[in-house]
Amino acid sequence: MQINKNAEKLIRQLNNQGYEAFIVGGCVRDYLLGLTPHDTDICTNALPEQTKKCFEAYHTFDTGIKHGTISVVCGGEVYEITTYRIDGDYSDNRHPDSVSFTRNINEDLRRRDFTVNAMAYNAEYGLVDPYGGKNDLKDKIIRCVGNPDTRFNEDALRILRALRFASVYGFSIEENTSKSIFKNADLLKNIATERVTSEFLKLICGKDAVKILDAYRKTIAVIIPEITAMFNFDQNNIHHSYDLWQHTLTALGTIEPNPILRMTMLLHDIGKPPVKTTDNSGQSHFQGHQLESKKIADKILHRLRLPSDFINKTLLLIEYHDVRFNGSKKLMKKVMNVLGTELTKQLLEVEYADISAQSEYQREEKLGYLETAKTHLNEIIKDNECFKLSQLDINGKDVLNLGVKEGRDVGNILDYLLMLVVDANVPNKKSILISKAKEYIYGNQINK
Ligand SMILES: Nc1ccn([C@@H]2O[C@H](COP(=O)(O)OP(=O)(O)OP(=O)(O)O)[C@@H](O)[C@H]2O)c(=O)n1
Repeated sequence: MQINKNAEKLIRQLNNQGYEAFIVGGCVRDYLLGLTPHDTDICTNALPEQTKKCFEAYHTFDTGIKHGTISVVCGGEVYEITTYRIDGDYSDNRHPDSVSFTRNINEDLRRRDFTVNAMAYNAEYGLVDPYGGKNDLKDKIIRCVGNPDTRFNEDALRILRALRFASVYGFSIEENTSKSIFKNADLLKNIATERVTSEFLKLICGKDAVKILDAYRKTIAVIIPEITAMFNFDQNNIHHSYDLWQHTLTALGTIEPNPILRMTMLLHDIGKPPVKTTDNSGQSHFQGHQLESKKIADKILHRLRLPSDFINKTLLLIEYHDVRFNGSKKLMKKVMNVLGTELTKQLLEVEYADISAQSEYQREEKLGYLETAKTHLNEIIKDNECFKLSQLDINGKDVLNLGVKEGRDVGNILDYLLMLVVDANVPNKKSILISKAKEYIYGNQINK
């Protein structure tokens, strides 16, 4: 196995002082999968103070000395070197109450979550794989090391990690591990939100996200109880051939694996159940569900402690996801004015995914309009067509120079001019806009 050069150097340094050391955990899994690991962890039988002594010539810091971890900087990168350890009880389902160090690598591997994460490697010994991780990788299986109930009670985040690995790598979850996930799902309530959210975003961006979200929907509902309302919710109208949950998942699976876009699809229709009405023919209607969905999503996204930029973008996409572009370039400019260029591009992806997950009724027509909308968007960008105030060929100073004194009036005049340019095809030319501004000032008696 061709491993990270710096890690090799650090292992050699420990060996030179008479200690054993391996790369361990996720990086071994990723190497065996032919992926480049994003970090390389090292474990050793050297005690933390001994590790520190080995790296006196390096920059080191005590990351988690109580748990045996020293960080060493090598080749400009930080490597965690952890003494082989056995964890004590986990009374909080999160952290061990105590840890003790061991000289035996197999004991260290035994405390780890899944067989595929419980392997170690160095050039001298080769692969250390006491729990069959390599085989499980080959068979694409996520299986707990030892008793799954024990593993999930030690750290309940492992429940979501199992779902995340299955989703990202396209693996299945071994039967006993799976049963234990269902049994222990409520323990996820004990886990810090940030840890849950970080795993959840990876999960929904995995290649098998749809399969996992569906099979483990009750587990996901422990962290987002609001999704329960979507399960088996009959949409019963001409635009839909799936129930709401299946529609949501199909749309989610259609859109690219970007956390904001996947989250948007997961929540875009979550407000439908509360606003459902039925007409005489038995057809369902969801008047105003976009705003209801936005309201519910707002609560969920804040609860998940997502960054405000993430929340704002997701909520705008949810609010606008049903703007059906109808061939009007003006409508596109109005949407671009509110969402900006990048988010409007993403809105088109959201709409494509949404329409593709609806029934075939008018689908061709809807997708045709979406194509036109895309053409309009590209034209507007390419030709630098005006859709926002900052693009107007006139600014606040120019309006002030016309004798307008109130800031509010300046704002109203600029909004009016933008409306003329976007809605009435008035050319975006300073001389013309000045004369239009003068007409407005006169008509509204602003300088009187
Ligand atoms: N709740 C956890 C978290 C981690 N581990 C162990 O610690 C290793 C390193 O964990 P981490 O860096 O968090 O995740 P990786 O498995 O490396 O996966 P990724 O880097 O893709 O998140 C894991 O492989 C696993 O052996 C564990 O047993 N239980």
